[in-house]
Amino acid sequence: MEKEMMRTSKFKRICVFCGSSQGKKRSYQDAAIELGRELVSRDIDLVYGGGSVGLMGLVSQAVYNGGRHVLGVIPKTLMPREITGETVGEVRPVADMHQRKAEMARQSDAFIALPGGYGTLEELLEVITWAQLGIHDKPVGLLNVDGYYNSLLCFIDKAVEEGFICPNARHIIISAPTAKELMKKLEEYVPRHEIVASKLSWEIEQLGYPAKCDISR
Ligand SMILES: C/C(=C\CNc1ncnc2c1ncn2[C@@H]1O[C@H](COP(=O)(O)O)[C@@H](O)[C@H]1O)CO
Repeated sequence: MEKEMMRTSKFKRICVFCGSSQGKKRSYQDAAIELGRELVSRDIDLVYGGGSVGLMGLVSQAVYNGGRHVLGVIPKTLMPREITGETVGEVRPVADMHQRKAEMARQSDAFIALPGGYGTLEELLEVITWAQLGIHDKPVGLLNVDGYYNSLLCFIDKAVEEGFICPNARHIIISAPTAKELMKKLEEYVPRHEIVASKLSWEIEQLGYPAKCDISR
C-alpha cells in the first residue's frame, strides 16, 4: 500500500521493442541497459518479445536484476534456446507473431522502441497505426540513441508535408535521446490526433484488448 502511494510513474508495465542484435556501437547496448534501469527506478515492469539475444537480452536482464517483473511473450516456434536464448522472468508462449504483438500490446500501458531492425520497425509502426486508428490510446516512445532514428523521423515529416500523415498524428511518436528524457515526455503525453474509430468499436475480442484501458485520455 505504502509502495503503491509512492509510485513514481503512471505506468505499471511498458513494452520495449528492440533489436535481436546488439548493434555495432556500444552506445546502443548502454542505452538498452540504461532504459532497463530507468524503468526499475520508476517501479515499472517490462513486457518484451522474450529471449536473451541482442538488445532484448540487455534490457530484460537490467529490469530483472533490478527486481521488477519481466514478461517475455514468445511464439512457440521461436522458443528453442538456440534461437532466442534464455528468457528471464515469466515466459508466455503464443501461437504466432500476430498473437505475440496483440498480447504485448494488451499487457502494456505504453511502448518504447530502442534501436533495432525490421522486427522492431514493424512492431513500432504497428502500435503507431493502432493509435492513429483508435485501437489503443497508449503513448509510443522512440529512444533515438545517437540519432539512429533521425532518418525515420525525417521520413515521417516528409509524409506529413506530402499529405500522407496528418499533422496531429505526427505527435503520436514521442522521441528523445535518453531514457530519462523519453520517460518524462511519455508521462506527460496527451494524444492530439483525431481517432478514426473508438476503441470500443473495434473487434475487441479478436485483438485481445480489454474493454477498459488503464490509461484514459
Ligand atoms: C532473427 C534473429 C533471432 C530471432 N530471435 C528473436 N527472438 C525474439 N524476438 C524476436 C526475434 N527476432 C525478432 N524478434 C521480435 O522483433 C523485434 C526484434 O527484431 P529485429 O529485426 O532484430 O529488430 C523484437 O522486439 C522482438 O519482439 C537473429 O538475429
